[in-house]
Amino acid sequence: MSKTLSDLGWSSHFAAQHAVNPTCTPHRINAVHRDRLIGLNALGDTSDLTPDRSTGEFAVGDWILADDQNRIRHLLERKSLLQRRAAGTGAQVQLIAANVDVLYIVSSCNADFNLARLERYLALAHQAGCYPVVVLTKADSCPDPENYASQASSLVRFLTVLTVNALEASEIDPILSWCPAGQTAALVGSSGVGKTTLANAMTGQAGTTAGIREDDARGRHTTTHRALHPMRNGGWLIDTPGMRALRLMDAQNGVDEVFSDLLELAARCRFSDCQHQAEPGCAVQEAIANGVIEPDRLARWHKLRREDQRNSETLAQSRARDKAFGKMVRSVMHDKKSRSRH
Ligand SMILES: Nc1nc2c(ncn2[C@@H]2O[C@H](COP(=O)(O)OP(=O)(O)OP(=O)(O)O)[C@@H](O)[C@H]2O)c(=O)[nH]1
Ligand SMILES: [Zn+2]
Repeated sequence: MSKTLSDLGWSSHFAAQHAVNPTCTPHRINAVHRDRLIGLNALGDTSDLTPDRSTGEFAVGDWILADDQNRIRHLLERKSLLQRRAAGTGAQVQLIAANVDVLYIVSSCNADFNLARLERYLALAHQAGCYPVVVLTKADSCPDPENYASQASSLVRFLTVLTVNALEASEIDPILSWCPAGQTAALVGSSGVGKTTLANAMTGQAGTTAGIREDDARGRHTTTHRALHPMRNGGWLIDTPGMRALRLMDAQNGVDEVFSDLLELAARCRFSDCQHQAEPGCAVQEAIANGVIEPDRLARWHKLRREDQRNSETLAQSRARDKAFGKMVRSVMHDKKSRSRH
């Protein structure tokens, strides 16, 4: 199948950056390994790319420019970036996916449905720079899916909310239409809500999320996880293992965006540092008293801000700790040196 760059997600944003280095060839990153990257080019061919810096600085979905030896020369500025704190290692940031246009936030019309969880994912989408689309699955096994949909819609003005039976093929097209040809999507949501079912239906392939076996240079079988999957409508679905455990981090702006109604009210509080608890002249409490705002929503805002602050603070604190440790090591070395001189 012949492809063009725009089929792969290329746009004027990247073309402008390519114009500065016209002799290099654009590739889109399809897999990130410890020592090399796999890219897709305009013809749909994959190539092994040699990075010019640590591969941890690249994400699946990135656009890079390579020379004729497939050595990476430039990493193009991203349109969006999903990242998370690396598991177990304290404060290391791990890049999950870049240049994702649409983030499908998947929940289901049952006990998984939770407004706080949706708000958390919405904040994440806004922070990363992706357009959020809420997909509520299992509408077929629920007597009143519209009730779930209207609760979700009430969270953010003009929020797109779709209810589906993910097992019914004819219900997938309306979901796909939010990520047309040449655009890139990703799915987030808790375990069991139907992400795999949706991914398979959107790509028309079973096992979208499984690794692909291939021979490496020495003829050994290796399992490579290719993360960019073509969807039936010409869009792309990015699926990376890290996507399943995304947490909020450094997402103050994203949280503010999701709670912009409260933020607008807060601007009218008498005290600029109002905590919206019991202060006199609090416009938020007044809106609650007038039934304009649900008290639960204020509580969820406080909680999400605290959660983001906690995660982000730990990041700053742990950097400070690393610094202090470095200082300590240096001073011990210094002591040792001065002792050995005596
Ligand atoms: N009735 C009905 N069942 C669904 C729907 N969507 C998913 N399921 C079923 O729900 C179960 C879980 O779906 P999965 O697609 O495996 O969920 P997942 O989000 O990928 O789960 P993890 O892999 O654990 O993250 C499967 O048995 C699906 O067949 C739906 O819209 N309606
Ligand atoms: Zn207030």
